[in-house]
Amino acid sequence: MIRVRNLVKRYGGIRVVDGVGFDVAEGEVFGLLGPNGAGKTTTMEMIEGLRKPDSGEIQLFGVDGVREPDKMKEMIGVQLQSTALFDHLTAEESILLYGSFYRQMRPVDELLKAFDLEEKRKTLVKHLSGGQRQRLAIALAVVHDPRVIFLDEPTTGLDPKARRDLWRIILTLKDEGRTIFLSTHYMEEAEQLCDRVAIMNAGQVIDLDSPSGLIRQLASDSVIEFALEKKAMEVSLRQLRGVKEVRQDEGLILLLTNDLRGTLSELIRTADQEELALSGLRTRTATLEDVFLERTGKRLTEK
Ligand SMILES: Nc1ncnc2c1ncn2[C@@H]1O[C@H](COP(=O)(O)OP(=O)(O)OP(=O)(O)O)[C@@H](O)[C@H]1O
Repeated sequence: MIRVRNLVKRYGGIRVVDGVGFDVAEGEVFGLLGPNGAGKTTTMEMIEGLRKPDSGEIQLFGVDGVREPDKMKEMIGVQLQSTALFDHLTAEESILLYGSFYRQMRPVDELLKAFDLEEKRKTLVKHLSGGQRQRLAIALAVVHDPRVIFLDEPTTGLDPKARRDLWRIILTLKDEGRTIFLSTHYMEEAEQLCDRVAIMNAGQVIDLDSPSGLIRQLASDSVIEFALEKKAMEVSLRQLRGVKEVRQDEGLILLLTNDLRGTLSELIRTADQEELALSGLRTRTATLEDVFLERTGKRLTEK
């Protein structure tokens, strides 16, 4: 349904999107995951027909998105940045206004209900909370009942509850059979929502798979984190059973292992023998953050 090949966009001689390609299937939630500046917004906006690529191919439902971007407008829904909403309109007026831009629109009541905004129908946009504004911005994106919806970092800046509410709404849109293309720099968001994730870094897609597939490809599936008062033991950490890699991160030591029990018991035994205290010891299964770290040597998000 969406086919992208060799997409390139340069700004000031720099290829901020550098040969990106992928296919998105009908009905899936497809995510672009990457840090700030990776090129996610530029890639999305080229597919949406809002920016012109320097080269490459884009097809949506067989329409050539590079030559005929206007043809795609009725088929796609694009979430506005919530700052682009009109402060002095109510939620209901905003929906009616955006609906008037299209040949057909979904009933206002249905949209207010679906986006949990019934009680805010008569409330001015400027008095809505961050989560409500964000829900309204997505309601406006689906006002004409599009088959594909583009969401650019839909939950950035929201508190955990508002983020979860929005995830539920996004999954309902998927259940309705829509295709959802989203960008995010939150790995939990990609893990929770996306059927497949393209990891972007410095303008390129460096990996693409389901979240669990990406994690399975890692050499190690678990992480042990702790702090050591003295650094004396570090030299031998690499020799502990199962350890694939030893990393330092902001005063913490990270052991990446494919044998959690084996590594943990040897670690504790060695620390006892060397009379070293392990503080803040915890274990976790690998995440997309670890995938990103393994591929790029960098963190996806700042701590
Ligand atoms: N109109 C523009 N003119 C010049 N440079 C641009 C323009 N738009 C984007 N860039 C640059 O292209 C790079 C990629 O930006 P883009 O917004 O696509 O990244 P992103 O992954 O969406 O990041 P963010 O999460 O911060 O939005 C950045 O270095 C940015 O400064």
